[in-house]
Amino acid sequence: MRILLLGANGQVGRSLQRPLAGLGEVICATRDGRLDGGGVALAADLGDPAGLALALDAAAATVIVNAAAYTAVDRAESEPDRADRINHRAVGEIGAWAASHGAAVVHYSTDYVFDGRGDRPYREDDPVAPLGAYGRSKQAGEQALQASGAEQLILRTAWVYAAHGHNFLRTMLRLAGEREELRIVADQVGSPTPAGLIAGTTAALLARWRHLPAGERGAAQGVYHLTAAGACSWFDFAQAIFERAHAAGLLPRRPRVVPIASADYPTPAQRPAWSVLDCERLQTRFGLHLPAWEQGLREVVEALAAARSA
Ligand SMILES: NC(=O)C1=CN([C@@H]2O[C@H](COP(=O)(O)OP(=O)(O)OC[C@H]3O[C@@H](n4cnc5c(N)ncnc54)[C@H](OP(=O)(O)O)[C@@H]3O)[C@@H](O)[C@H]2O)C=CC1
Ligand SMILES: Cc1cn([C@H]2C[C@H](O)[C@@H](COP(=O)(O)OP(=O)(O)O[C@H]3O[C@@H](C)C(=O)[C@@H](O)[C@H]3O)O2)c(=O)[nH]c1=O
Ligand SMILES: [Mg+2]
Repeated sequence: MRILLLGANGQVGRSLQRPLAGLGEVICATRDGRLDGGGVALAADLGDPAGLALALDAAAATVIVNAAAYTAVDRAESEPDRADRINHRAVGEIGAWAASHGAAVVHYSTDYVFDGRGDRPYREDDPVAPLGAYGRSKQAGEQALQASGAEQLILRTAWVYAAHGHNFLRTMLRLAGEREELRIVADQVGSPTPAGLIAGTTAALLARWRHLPAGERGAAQGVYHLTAAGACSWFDFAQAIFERAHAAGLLPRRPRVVPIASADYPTPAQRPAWSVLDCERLQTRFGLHLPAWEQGLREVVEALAAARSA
């Protein structure tokens, strides 16, 4: 396979570089052609239709993995057109290119396509009803890719974090050094998912999917939920982060963590209250295992501690 990895500097993109390399030749692309940590990549700005088209032609990939996205949930409320351009229109263009060149697309979406008012984990075909501009743009991206006619896998994940990049875990560790007390919402529940788990699972899935006979491959395409198992609130997650990080020697002292209601932490975007995803389909169809979120947290904190002492 000749794989184009869009968004190679993001949390998921960076984590994908190594596992995808085990499947074929990987062409990394970033917005400006620079790879974090050094090195050059193909320049592919999803905000620029002409530039994106040139990059797709230049890479001539058989599989496109799109890990690029506009992920600033609150900022999307004040620039919905930009979020839509990157999370929706560009995805449609990637799909159209793939459809006309016989390539497949692996794309990521989010738990924020749901309104969070369900009473059981969301299944892939449950109705979507995003609460904000980010979720709407991601939902539109899913639809555009499905309508493009390209072979596709759409992996909906949630609450992504890693030892690198912008995420809740890194925000919490930073704030722990600055404040005695943190107030964290306890009425939003989801499944914190390490970027490394998403990346490893994506590579395993892609390998198995591509080996299916064409007819079965077509039948197996579509939307899959992919998160760590179990669920917690952001408050629970913060507490677990501080406990683990303290035990690993990353934090001299733990801040006090106070559970609050979303109403007491006003943000531009409304977030789903309960966005747990049912990941059975992915696991049974492809024989993949998704471990508990607590295990993922242990591994990411260990990686941070190892990097600190290196
Ligand atoms: N983060 C999360 O909690 C969740 C993420 N997801 C989805 O998972 C996928 C991966 O997300 P994640 O890795 O966490 O996101 P990140 O925000 O860590 O990475 C996104 C990457 O996309 C790049 N990007 C943004 N705009 C453009 C553009 N115009 N052209 C090219 N590249 C661009 C960013 O580059 P730059 O740094 O230059 O802006 C960044 O490297 C996305 O589809 C996201 O919607 C789903 C659920 C939860
Ligand atoms: C910093 C901070 C945040 N919070 C709250 C705000 C929010 O409800 C919650 C998490 O904050 P974040 O900004 O990390 O959350 P957010 O950026 O909304 O995270 C989402 O990102 C997108 C890309 C997704 O697709 C989702 O799955 C989800 O991961 O914690 C507090 O309650 N106290 C605090 O001190
Ligand atoms: Mg955020």
